[in-house]
Amino acid sequence: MTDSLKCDVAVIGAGTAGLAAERAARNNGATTLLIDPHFAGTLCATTGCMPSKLLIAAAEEAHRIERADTFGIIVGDIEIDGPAVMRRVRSERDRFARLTREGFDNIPDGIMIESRARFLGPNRLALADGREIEAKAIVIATGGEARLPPAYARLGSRALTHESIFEIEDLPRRLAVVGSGPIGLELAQAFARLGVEVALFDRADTLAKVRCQRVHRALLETVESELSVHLGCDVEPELSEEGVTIRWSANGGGNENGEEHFDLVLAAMGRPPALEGLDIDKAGLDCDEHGVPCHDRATMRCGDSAIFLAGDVAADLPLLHEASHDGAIAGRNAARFPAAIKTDRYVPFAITFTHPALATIGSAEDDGAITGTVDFSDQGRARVEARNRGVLTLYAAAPDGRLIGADLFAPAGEHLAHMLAWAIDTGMTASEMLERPFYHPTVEEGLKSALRTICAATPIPLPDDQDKGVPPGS
Ligand SMILES: Cc1cc2nc3c(=O)[nH]c(=O)nc-3n(C[C@H](O)[C@H](O)[C@H](O)COP(=O)(O)OP(=O)(O)OC[C@H]3O[C@@H](n4cnc5c(N)ncnc54)[C@H](O)[C@@H]3O)c2cc1C
Ligand SMILES: NC(=O)c1ccc[n+]([C@@H]2O[C@H](COP(=O)([O-])OP(=O)(O)OC[C@H]3O[C@@H](n4cnc5c(N)ncnc54)[C@H](O)[C@@H]3O)[C@@H](O)[C@H]2O)c1
Repeated sequence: MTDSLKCDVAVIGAGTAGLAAERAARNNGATTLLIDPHFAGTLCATTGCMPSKLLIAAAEEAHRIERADTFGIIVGDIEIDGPAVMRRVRSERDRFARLTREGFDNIPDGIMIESRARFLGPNRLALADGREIEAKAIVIATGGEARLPPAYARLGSRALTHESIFEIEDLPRRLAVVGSGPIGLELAQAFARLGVEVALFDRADTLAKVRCQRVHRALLETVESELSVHLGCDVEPELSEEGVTIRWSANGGGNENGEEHFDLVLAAMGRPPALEGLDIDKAGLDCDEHGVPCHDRATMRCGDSAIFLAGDVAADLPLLHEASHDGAIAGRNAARFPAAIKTDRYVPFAITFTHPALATIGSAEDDGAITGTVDFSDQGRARVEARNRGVLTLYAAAPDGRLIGADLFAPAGEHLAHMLAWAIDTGMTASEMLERPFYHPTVEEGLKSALRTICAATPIPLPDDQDKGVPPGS
């Protein structure tokens, strides 16, 4: 007879979203089961956010030293010890992964089930070990999986994804990066700054789907100064004696064709939701054209079922803070099923950790917004620090200049992006933001000119007790 387990809420996947969902369900009084085949630590700690930021940190250090002569500091030739760089990435990464695993100790006994789950019905799961689970509600939090098309899979160990790139023992001499989304862009720039010859390819005409053309131009200019970029092209990889040959051909308006040899290829072509093997058809859910169950982001509930989504599997905003918010919402609503509570979601907000940082916040120009732009090439503090490159575009709604979004590729970009996301979240207008103090000399002062442009386009006067002058270098 099949061994059958019962619980109020079963959570499939113990990543950031699944852990948050299980915790929220338990804190809301539900009996829970949390299923994962590995319990190895979250994607964020093992092959995602943290190892990528560790590699970027090494690259930044090298870059800082390399441009020290701008300030009259002569360092001489620098040597990059590739194996040492990768060893630090892995040892710090392993520490983050270990800390995540230690967090599993806080989960009461009997909740964690080391297995893979698939649906037998809307309330029933089969485990790979032969057992079955009957649950009043189920949260799917299975994450995403790096896309590796067959032509790349045929390259064997020459083709890497974010799951394998941090395992390389030494830096390659020549690296092709296919896909210029956040993964491709961050890692292409980092490897280039570590002395690797990098070429970045994308079939799209735009890097990282940047919405604002001014911001895109600034980004492209910086990236092209550090590595070769081939946009709007179809790429064909093939194993060769020395490594991999990449042939590319223009797929639209461009006229670029070419062929080059590389040691390794990083496939950064997206991370579709991990739904394979879940037998989702047995859950009785309506799915969109990509096979993702249709769901309400305010509740994370799929239709009127007792099934909820959380994290990258939902394919909404595959970001860490959203995965954890999804999990908290889905877990609570699963525990209180059928009384789903609607939650207001954060303003959409993504930062790509290039240098300077690239960020997208809220709505854009296309939505008929008033815009204000800052060019950082002559901005005081940025110039003091010789990091005076980049552009920021602010979007505001008529008639009152309420801030609705921003695109930026700018110094201190991750901090400006937070400040703007919070201002947008609280419904501030450009005029209200200008009433706040701006310390001098800071990169934040750069925002003032964009805010003033927006104020000038609205019937709301600029705050009249504020000086309209411009301090030196602001
Ligand atoms: C290289 C990289 C860099 C990133 N950098 C950033 C960043 O700087 N900032 C940011 O905000 N976001 C970043 N992200 C995105 C962020 O890491 C993810 O949005 C987040 O980690 C997703 O969490 P999750 O819980 O949805 O998925 P995961 O952590 O992947 O968890 C999914 C879990 O489901 C389990 N699972 C799968 N199938 C089954 C099954 N059938 N049965 C049981 N268990 C199953 C898996 O084993 C896994 O443990 C990055 C991602 C990558 C790849
Ligand atoms: N800093 C961060 O927050 C951060 C960092 C890394 C990853 N992430 C998350 O991870 C997710 C996945 O990142 P990603 O960069 O892999 O995905 P992505 O979907 O954002 O970008 C994939 C890119 O690959 C291109 N592409 C796809 N197929 C191609 C092909 N056959 N040939 C050439 N180009 C092709 C696409 O045009 C696109 O530009 C992101 O959506 C992001 O949310 C976030």
